[in-house]
Order: sequence, then structure tokens, then C-alpha cells
Amino acid sequence: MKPIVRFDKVTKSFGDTVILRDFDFELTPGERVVLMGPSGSGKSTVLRILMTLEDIQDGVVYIDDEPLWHEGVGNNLKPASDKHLRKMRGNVGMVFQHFNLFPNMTVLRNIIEAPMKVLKLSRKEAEARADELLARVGMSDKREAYPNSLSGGQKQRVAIARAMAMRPKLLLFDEPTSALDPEMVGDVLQVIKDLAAEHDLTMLIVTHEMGFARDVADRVCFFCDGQILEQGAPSKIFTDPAEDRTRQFLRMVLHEEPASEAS
Ligand SMILES: Nc1ncnc2c1ncn2[C@@H]1O[C@H](COP(=O)(O)OP(=O)(O)OP(=O)(O)O)[C@@H](O)[C@H]1O
Repeated sequence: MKPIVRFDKVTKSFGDTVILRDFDFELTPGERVVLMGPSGSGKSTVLRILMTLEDIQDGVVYIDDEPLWHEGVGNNLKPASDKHLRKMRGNVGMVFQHFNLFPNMTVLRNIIEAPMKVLKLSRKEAEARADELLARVGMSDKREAYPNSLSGGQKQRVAIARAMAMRPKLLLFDEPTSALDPEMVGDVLQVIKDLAAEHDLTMLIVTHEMGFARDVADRVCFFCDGQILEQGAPSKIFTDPAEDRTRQFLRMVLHEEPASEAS
């Protein structure tokens, strides 16, 4: 199957610091991939490149075979125009660690804004789409509320509905539960798991939640220093304590022995 996302020898640096060097990575349509790795290893940078929030210095990123940061074909690529970036960004939805809702807009308005402005839906169409999504994330009764009256878990559920309202080909989650109180984490993870089960969406998720990764992912990638060290189905990657590198990685990243997590 053709990949929906492809990083082809991508290099990304901040000043003199190289975060990704000749990075190759692919997602196939409908795949749910979890990236796990130590703080500062570049996981968010991978997502931010796909969301066009960070540019790249070398290589090519493709979404659905179309260059993201370039225009043209084959070897004849030139840097993308703002128009191209705007168009490509429409393929991608992102859920951030800190929600990033518009504080001066109601929940409903947060969700309908982009579909109306970018996709040119009528208010009626956008509201119908928003109401369906609010029901799906269990937030219908907060339709007219403002974000500052919501708990962290509720904000994140609205943020997920907002990302889904654009019907993206690719949904990115950057540590969606790490800013939440522990009692909210389960609800938000359940919403993401339900969406993954219901939709044929491609998802790339950065998380430290091992149990969640095991439940939601088709593939888990252990990421360190801008490289994927190990990857595979969660059943393989989390339950093979004979695999030395997996053990080392889990110890380094999660400060846990795989056996204790698996039990
Ligand atoms: N805008 C920026 N300017 C300079 N350096 C940056 C910038 N954004 C990220 N970095 C650096 O790039 C490296 C990778 O950051 P990134 O946020 O991708 O890591 P991460 O694996 O997602 O970490 P965490 O799990 O802590 O979020 C870090 O060393 C970070 O300090």
C-alpha cells in the first residue's frame, strides 16, 4: 500500500543542533503509530514538521505522494509557497499537549471556525458537524461554554473534536494527556481509542502512556536522538524481554522494567 506520510532523508536542525539527520519514516493509510522516546529526542519536531509548524533543511516530506515543504515533481522541487503550505496543512489535524483552544470563543465556535473559514462550510453545515463530534466526545452539554470553565480533560476532548472537524487525512497527537490531572487521563485516552476504532484515520501519537500505546497502536516506534531504534507491533515490542535493546530503551525512557509493566 502506498504510504500516506513519507519522510525521505529529512534533516532538521535548530541552529547548529541537528535534531533529525537523514530521517526516513513512513505511515500507511489507516495506520496508528505511537512514537515513544526520551524528552528532547525530537518526537514533537516530527509532528510539528507535518503540521507545517517547523520547516526542514534537507530531504523531502510527502503527504499522499505530494511534497509538503516543496512544490514540483521528481528532482525538480522548489521550496513551497505559503499557498501550497496552507493547502497541505488542510490534510493534517493536530491535538496539542496544552489544548490550544481559543479562550475568547465558545466550545462550538472553536470547532466551527476553521471548517467555515478554511473549508468554506456554511454555518449550518459546520454546526451540524460540530454537534455530531461534540456528542461523540461526550461534550454536547458544553456547546456554549468557554474554555476557561472546562477541566483539562474536557478541553482536550473539545480539542480532539476541533481537529476532527476538518476531516483530516492524518491526525497527530502530541502528548495529549501529559498536561491532565491523573483522573482525567483515562477519559481522554478512551475518546482517542474510540475514534481509532470507528474511523479509518491515520494517527501518529506521541505519548509516554505505555498501556495506551499497547491498546491503540498498530506499531510502536522507540525514538531516540532523531532515529527510530526499534519498532513493531505492541504485542511484540512490549512483551519480548529477551530483546536487549527494548529493555534498555524502556529503562532509559520510562525508568521501568518491561516485565513490571507487562504484569
Ligand atoms: N524552536 C526551537 N528552537 C530551538 N531548539 C528547539 C526548538 N524546538 C525544539 N528544540 C529542541 O529540539 C530538540 C527536540 O525537541 P522536541 O520537542 O522535538 O523533543 P521531544 O522528543 O518531543 O521532547 P519532549 O518529550 O520533552 O516533548 C530539543 O533539544 C529541543 O530543545
